[in-house]
Amino acid sequence: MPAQDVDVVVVGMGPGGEHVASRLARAGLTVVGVEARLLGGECPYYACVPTKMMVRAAETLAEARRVDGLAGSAETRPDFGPVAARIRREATDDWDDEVAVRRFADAGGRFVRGRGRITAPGEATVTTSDGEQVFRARRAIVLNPGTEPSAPPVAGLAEVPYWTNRDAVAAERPPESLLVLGAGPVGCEFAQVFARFGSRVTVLEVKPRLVAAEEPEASRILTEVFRAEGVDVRTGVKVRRFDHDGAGGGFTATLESGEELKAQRLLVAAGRRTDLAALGVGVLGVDDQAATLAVDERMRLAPGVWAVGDVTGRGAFTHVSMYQARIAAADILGEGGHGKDGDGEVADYRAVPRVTFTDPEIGSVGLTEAAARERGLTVRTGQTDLSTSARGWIHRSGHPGLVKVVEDAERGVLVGATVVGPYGGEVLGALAVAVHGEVPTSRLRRMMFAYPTFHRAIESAVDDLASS
Ligand SMILES: Cc1cc2nc3c(=O)[nH]c(=O)nc-3n(C[C@H](O)[C@H](O)[C@H](O)COP(=O)(O)OP(=O)(O)OC[C@H]3O[C@@H](n4cnc5c(N)ncnc54)[C@H](O)[C@@H]3O)c2cc1C
Ligand SMILES: NC(=O)c1ccc[n+]([C@@H]2O[C@H](COP(=O)([O-])OP(=O)(O)OC[C@H]3O[C@@H](n4cnc5c(N)ncnc54)[C@H](O)[C@@H]3O)[C@@H](O)[C@H]2O)c1
Repeated sequence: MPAQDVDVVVVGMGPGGEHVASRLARAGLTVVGVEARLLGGECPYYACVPTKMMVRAAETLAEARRVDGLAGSAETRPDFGPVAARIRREATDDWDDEVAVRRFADAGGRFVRGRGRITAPGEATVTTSDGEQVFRARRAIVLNPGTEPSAPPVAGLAEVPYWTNRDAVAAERPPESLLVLGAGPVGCEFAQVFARFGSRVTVLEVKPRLVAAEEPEASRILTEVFRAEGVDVRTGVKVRRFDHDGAGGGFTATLESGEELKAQRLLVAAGRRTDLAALGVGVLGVDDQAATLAVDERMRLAPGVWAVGDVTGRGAFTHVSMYQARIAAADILGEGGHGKDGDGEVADYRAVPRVTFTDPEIGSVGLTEAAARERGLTVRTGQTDLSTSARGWIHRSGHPGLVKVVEDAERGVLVGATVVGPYGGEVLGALAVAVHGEVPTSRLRRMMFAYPTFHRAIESAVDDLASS
């Protein structure tokens, strides 16, 4: 089949790819959007949206269990049915992307379902169920392939029918018992959800703490909450091998210590992987054995090629992908903007916010204390216990938490902050503005914080800076 000339080819239609493709199509360019699975990517079908529906349901159970001692008594009879139905009907349309495909067509784009790769500079080849289509992109190729769940090299793991996030969001009922391998955000969110719906959950983490990328104080609080809710937290453990008894006996994890742990299901949440060689970036002279694509501040990878999203390694979050997509689209369109050199917006990662939607939520922005020290900054930190703040005390149950701020003491501005607690991700908003806007801490200290809100604890944390 002869090559087809178009303006833009977008390979991978995750949140960032969809955003760039739609924006460019609406601007009048001829855009082909290529997606191997579902248009919209991981976030709406297997990640953010369905997991947050699970989290929302699980937190209502937890709140109901807090009625005792505050408002009488309440009995809960957990039923996962409404959660599974909501994910199937409202979130994913039964894992059907027809609505998204129509939305893209309405924006003026052309959708091709298939697997794309770069086959020459300015050329992308798509393998579809009907064969191959070759596109020559006059203006741009944009890569947004996202990541796949990865499986660590543990003996036996490749042979057992473990779950990834994609299976877990499609669960019709909670497993009786669940082993979770990996305690990053994915493992922790699922562990708490299923435990609250009655699963006996064991978390196995090789690092010494849960959510190890976050402040150690956050890990400590989460560990205490998990254990109080009956989750068996095993940190600093190595699994020697996994076995599965096909006759219904379930999974066995044998630890290095020789201890055997059994469960009906195994969820592997041990990180993500990319496959740059399959994307064909080698023909551009880009290292295709690397884990991520090193793009510049306008998401440019090579002449005529941009990349956005998790594959760039700048934070595996939907909001990062969408932010990068906005910058890439403006760059492709040659739009001027408010960038530092007046030549279009450039990416700034100083204030990347992240929220792990456990209860308590762990919201953070910018650098942790350890990361700030690694950068050689003169660091001062301030902290306050949320449970002893006025609002935390009033809240009483479900109130463990803290606010921690990290200051570059030489410049007198916050470079990072963490909020653990009820609505921690929302309270974080104020601190994200402070880090993004480089608001002097002296000025934050003179600000008023409404009484008695959770965010008022920011004042105590900022005051505490002086004493460290
Ligand atoms: C369980 C879970 C929960 C999460 N929760 C949150 C959350 O609450 N908040 C948050 O901000 N982030 C969350 N994330 C992360 C979030 O899902 C990703 O950061 C987000 O999806 C952005 O990814 P992306 O734009 O890089 O592409 P993705 O969403 O990964 O999509 C990439 C798409 O490209 C397609 N593709 C890949 N290669 C090709 C190819 N060669 N040809 C054609 N198509 C291809 C894939 O099929 C995929 O659909 C979560 C992740 C997981 C796993
Ligand atoms: N709320 C959110 O925004 C949200 C939620 C989920 C995921 N995400 C994004 O998705 C990305 C992937 O999340 P994730 O939790 O899968 O990955 P992760 O890399 O954050 O965590 C994986 C964990 O698995 C552990 N691990 C790896 N091999 C192991 C082994 N053999 N035994 C025991 N533990 C092992 C690692 O030490 C690590 O703690 C994250 O970087 C995050 O940005 C975001």
